[in-house]
Amino acid sequence: MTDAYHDSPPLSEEQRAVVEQPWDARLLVTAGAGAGKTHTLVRRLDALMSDEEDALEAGEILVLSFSRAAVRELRERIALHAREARRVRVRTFDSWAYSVLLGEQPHRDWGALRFDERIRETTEAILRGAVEESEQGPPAHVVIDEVQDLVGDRRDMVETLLDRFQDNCGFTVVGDGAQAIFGFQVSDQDARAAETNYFFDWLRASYPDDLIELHLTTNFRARTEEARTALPLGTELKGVPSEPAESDAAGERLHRRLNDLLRSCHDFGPLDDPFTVESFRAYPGTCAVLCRDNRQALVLSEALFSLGVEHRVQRALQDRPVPAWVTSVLRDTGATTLTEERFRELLPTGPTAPVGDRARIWRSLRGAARAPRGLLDVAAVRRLVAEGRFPDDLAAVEPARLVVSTVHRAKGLEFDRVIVVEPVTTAELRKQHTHVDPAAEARSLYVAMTRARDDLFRIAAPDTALVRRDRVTDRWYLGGWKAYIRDGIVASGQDVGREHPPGTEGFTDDAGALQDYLAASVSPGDELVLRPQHSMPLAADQSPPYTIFHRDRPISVVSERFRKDLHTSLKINKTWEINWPVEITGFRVDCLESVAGSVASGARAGLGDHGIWTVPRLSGLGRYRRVRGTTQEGIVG
Ligand SMILES: Nc1ncnc2c1ncn2[C@@H]1O[C@H](COP(=O)(O)OP(=O)(O)OP(=O)(O)O)[C@@H](O)[C@H]1O
Repeated sequence: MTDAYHDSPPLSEEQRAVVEQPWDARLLVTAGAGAGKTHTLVRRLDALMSDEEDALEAGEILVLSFSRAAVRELRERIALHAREARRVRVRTFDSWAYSVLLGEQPHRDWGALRFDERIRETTEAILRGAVEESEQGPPAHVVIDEVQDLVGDRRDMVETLLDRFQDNCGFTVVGDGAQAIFGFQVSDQDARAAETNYFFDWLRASYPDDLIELHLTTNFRARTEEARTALPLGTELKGVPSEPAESDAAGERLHRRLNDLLRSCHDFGPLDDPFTVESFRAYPGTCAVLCRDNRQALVLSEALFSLGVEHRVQRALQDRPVPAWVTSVLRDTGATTLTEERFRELLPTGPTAPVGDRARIWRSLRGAARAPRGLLDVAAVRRLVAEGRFPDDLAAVEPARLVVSTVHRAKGLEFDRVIVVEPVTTAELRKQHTHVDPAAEARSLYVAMTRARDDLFRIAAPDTALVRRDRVTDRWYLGGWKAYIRDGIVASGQDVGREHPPGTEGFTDDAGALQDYLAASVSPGDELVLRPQHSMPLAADQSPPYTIFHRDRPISVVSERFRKDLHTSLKINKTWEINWPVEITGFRVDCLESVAGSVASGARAGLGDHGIWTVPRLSGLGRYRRVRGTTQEGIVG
């Protein structure tokens, strides 16, 4: 089989043993970082679909993954290195759960539930037989990547699924206990420690006679000694005990050792050194700056932008912007169904052109819209956007050479160069946080240090003391040394108004021309400025409306959610008189996204009758400019 894959690394003996198992095998594959788990999975999928005697159909294989980034990574590897498996749909747990629920009860408003609630509902639905009844029917083989992070409700759901089909369903699950970093999703501390290796143990206990355990032991990612720095600690990290006190002690020790190892790597240098800045700019390979948390990522990104260093901030795992090309496809057709040929003609060229293989995009969209063979139902595409069910693997991600990311958002990814933000000691962390899980801190540092192919550097942690979380809105803001000071606010994915097309509300413009301007001239990373339309709050719990400007051209307005969060953040107490910012600067364009709003408004604005258009998505830290003084306080300033 190998000669058909010239451009793909040849399988090692250990990897081949995984790939060649029969479809009904129950297979648990464990491996260290960079040992080729994802690579092996891709080839396993191909093998499952091309077995001479027992080939499975794409629809019989259920491939579940943890995050959209992981789905995309798997998808891209499939596109590059697989043949048959290109027809397999890879989905996140959340999107699969959503589709099971919709299949069973199409008229319930599942979108109103939170992710975790939908997962719990799906577990119940599986027990009621919803998977057997679904269009796809029961799976013949389940493939799950990164099972070390399968915790809490998602773990329950997968256990229920495997239990239900245990008589005639094989599975391939792969993971690495040393890279388990999502335990924090379980809020109870004792339960969280117990999650370590829980799913691995559950598999061993549930399939005592026929679980096949295979290991991948060779690291293929690291091409230099430096990139291998953290690898020797993998086995110890995997063996951290689940009893909380022992877990903490082992975690402390491993965190210290990893920290010492990182300190033995080169310092990338201070950001105010032109040589450091040039090193960011000039590096030709892929590079990631990996941060412990969001605040570090925000502050570092802001600093890099101010130095003119282009980069992308890796999005939150649950963010799923629908790419801007969807707007073009829907806007430029009056038909109710599209053939593949027509669909391809409608795909835009230029900056909003889709990234990736067009045939795959067509297949994925058609699969999600459940279209009859050969045709795409335009109204079904609209529903996918409106109901938040647009396929994960088509969500917008702009390729970037330099990425600033939290470790959690970078799991499963690899880069030529990795720059890890120096961690503080666990003792220091305890001063800042009520709950610190040293084992999770150690695993997170290990994940960060094992993403590199070639270079591993460290960089000083930025000062994040003034970035704080608003307890009511859960949104980050820029505070000051006095408790009442509010100097800025952090963007979220929901900050831009979607109900009406840009140009029809808050400011007047030709909506069609504005859509063209967005597509042609607005790019990720561009700076945006927010200015109030007037000084009157729109409601007692809201700020005035703000318009979003791109190079002095109004391109959108803020959403009600933004106005409410801004109000909450600035209203220090009941009698506080808010001095509304006359400008908010520093937000950036995260991406352009297609959104669903009022069909009537879209039609009135000449944007077709689907109620879909493009708006910018905001990211970054917006800083306030006030007329009097520079702080929240408007009376003394
Ligand atoms: N047999 C092989 N020969 C050469 N290169 C390989 C082989 N298997 C995998 N690789 C390469 O090694 C790198 C790491 O592989 P992969 O990402 O699949 O590992 P992983 O186990 O999923 O990593 P992690 O768990 O750390 O995210 C990739 O660049 C992949 O192409």
